[in-house]
Amino acid sequence: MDRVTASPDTRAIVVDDVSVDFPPHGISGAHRAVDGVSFSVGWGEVLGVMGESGSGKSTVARILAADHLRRAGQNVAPSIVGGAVHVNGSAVRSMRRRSLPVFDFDVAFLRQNAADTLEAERTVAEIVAAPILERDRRYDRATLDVRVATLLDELFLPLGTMSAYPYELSAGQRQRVAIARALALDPKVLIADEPTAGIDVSVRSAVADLVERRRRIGDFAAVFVTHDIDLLRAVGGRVVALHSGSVVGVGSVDGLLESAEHPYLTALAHAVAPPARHENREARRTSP
Ligand SMILES: Nc1ncnc2c1ncn2[C@@H]1O[C@H](COP(=O)(O)OP(=O)(O)OP(=O)(O)O)[C@@H](O)[C@H]1O
Repeated sequence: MDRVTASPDTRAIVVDDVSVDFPPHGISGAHRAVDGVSFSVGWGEVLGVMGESGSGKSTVARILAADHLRRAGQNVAPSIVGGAVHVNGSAVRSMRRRSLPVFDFDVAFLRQNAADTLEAERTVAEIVAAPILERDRRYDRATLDVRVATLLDELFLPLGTMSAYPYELSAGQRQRVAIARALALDPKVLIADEPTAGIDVSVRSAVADLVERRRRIGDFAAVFVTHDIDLLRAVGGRVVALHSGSVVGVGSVDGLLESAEHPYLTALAHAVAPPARHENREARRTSP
């Protein structure tokens, strides 16, 4: 199991013995979604988080992005009831809502189903540029256009997409627009919940490649919550496996599948193709 050895300041993310509850609501009682989870992510590292449905992956992602502090309509917010979470040097458990704008400047959150949350009345260019203009209304328009075009290009979206509205795009294209929006401010930390949902196999490698580019430049770290074993293989690095809110394994994705450390991993190993047969090589070969 991954032990937290470094101080919070020297790692991009430190999660130390964290437990998270959903408070009682309606006829449901309080529910422990994350139970004593520890892991850390170094600068220059991309960590995968996998686990079956309901294992606590999205809750971990929400906590890392300080999403529990945001107003979310009727949605019940999770609460950190034990342990400590540091992201980019911020102590998330004791953070106040008023600190979110500063926190969000460096920490981007691609939430689950982000493709469905694109503003319907805005063009793709307006959607991707929005986080930049929210920071600086007077941002130079020509520079902004180049920035948006570059991001879309990185995600294999044609330039013509800039003037399109979300409803004119496929689900996979909308997801790529959501990824571009998450990267618009050049975040130091990216928390991505199911980033490749709906994305075609042929462009999955684009997501791995853009993360790899940022990783190599340094001062960047990411957490990918995903069911997508091929994405985890393409990204490389360590993966944390969750089951019922607890960590049941840490290692490379194929190391974990081979380890059979937990019945969940054994079942998964039987369900997925071995690395030699996965299509990622194909995708990499066809990517520009
Ligand atoms: N708003 C909520 N209110 C109460 N319980 C919740 C809420 N959201 C999630 N849970 C519960 O917390 C646990 C962890 O859920 P979570 O969404 O983090 O799992 P997950 O691994 O991301 O699942 P999936 O892969 O289906 O997205 C589950 O038992 C879930 O039912």
